Amino acid sequence: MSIRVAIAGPRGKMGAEAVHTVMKHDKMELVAVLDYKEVGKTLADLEMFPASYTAPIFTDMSELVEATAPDVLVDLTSPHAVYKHTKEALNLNVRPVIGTTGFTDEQLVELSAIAKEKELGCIIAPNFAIGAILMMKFAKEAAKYLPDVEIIEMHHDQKLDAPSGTAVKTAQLIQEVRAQKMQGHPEEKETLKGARGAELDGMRIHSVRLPGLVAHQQVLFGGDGQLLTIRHDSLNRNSFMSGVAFCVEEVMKMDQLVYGLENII
Ligand SMILES: NC(=O)c1ccc[n+]([C@@H]2O[C@H](COP(=O)([O-])OP(=O)(O)OC[C@H]3O[C@@H](n4cnc5c(N)ncnc54)[C@H](O)[C@@H]3O)[C@@H](O)[C@H]2O)c1
Ligand SMILES: O=C(O)C1=N[C@H](C(=O)O)CCC1
Repeated sequence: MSIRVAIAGPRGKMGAEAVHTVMKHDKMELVAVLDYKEVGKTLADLEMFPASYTAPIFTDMSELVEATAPDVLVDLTSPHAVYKHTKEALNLNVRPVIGTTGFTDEQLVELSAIAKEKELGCIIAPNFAIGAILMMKFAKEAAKYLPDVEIIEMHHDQKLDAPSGTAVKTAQLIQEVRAQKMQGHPEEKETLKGARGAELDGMRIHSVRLPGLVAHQQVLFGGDGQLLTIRHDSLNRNSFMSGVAFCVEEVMKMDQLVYGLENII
């Protein structure tokens, strides 16, 4: 039987790729999409999709679920909308697969509690690209031996949140294995505010935003007379799509929230 999938943010860069991915997948059916406009139309009414894409557009999650009964909601929208969408989906017994970044720690705790109570799978994946997951895993391993680390993440200039979800997740994974330490000179002083980047548990995160970039990250480790750089580049958004399809299938087998694909690959 097909997995019934709804996608939030179908007109966006990631959402449109996800629409094509689900439409091409032989074990999935795109039953509806969630947007903030174009209610009453179908994807085929939008110029960007072919006539065979007949999924209806909704602007209200309850109406979408009542009319089309999706198993999974894939959210690729905005940091402003994603928490509400995830909570609504869980409360309506729909399993969320969330690629949108920008959750607070408190929101993750609350959503995790709802998923646990409802015994529903929920995947929140700051990065769907397998290479990025490996970069994070390798960085966590390297930090055991080289605890002085700085993260440089580089993204396209339309990105709303900084630092990236991937950079935050990388720092959190390193935090699990590294004793807390402040880096740099103890008397270091910024003569221009922000020069040393953001700080997470003593690690510095630098965010670059430029047209031409997609999603890139370097994790730099400094040691005595040596420097290790672990780098990942997503060169297009197709790099994320096998991860999206994997999550849609995996979330159907789960009964709790998982934050980060490194926990399930
Ligand atoms: N997890 C990953 O691997 C991964 C990869 C790329 C991007 N992302 C994240 O995915 C999100 C989307 O990225 P993008 O580059 O596609 O952005 P985008 O701006 O191109 O697309 C976002 C879409 O969401 C829609 N939207 C905004 N608010 C909405 C709402 N309330 N209801 C319904 N739709 C709404 C917008 O109209 C837009 O079409 C971002 O948070 C980004 O960080 C995650
Ligand atoms: O394009 C974006 O925006 C991306 N966001 C994710 C993040 O914040 O880590 C993943 C990579 C692309």
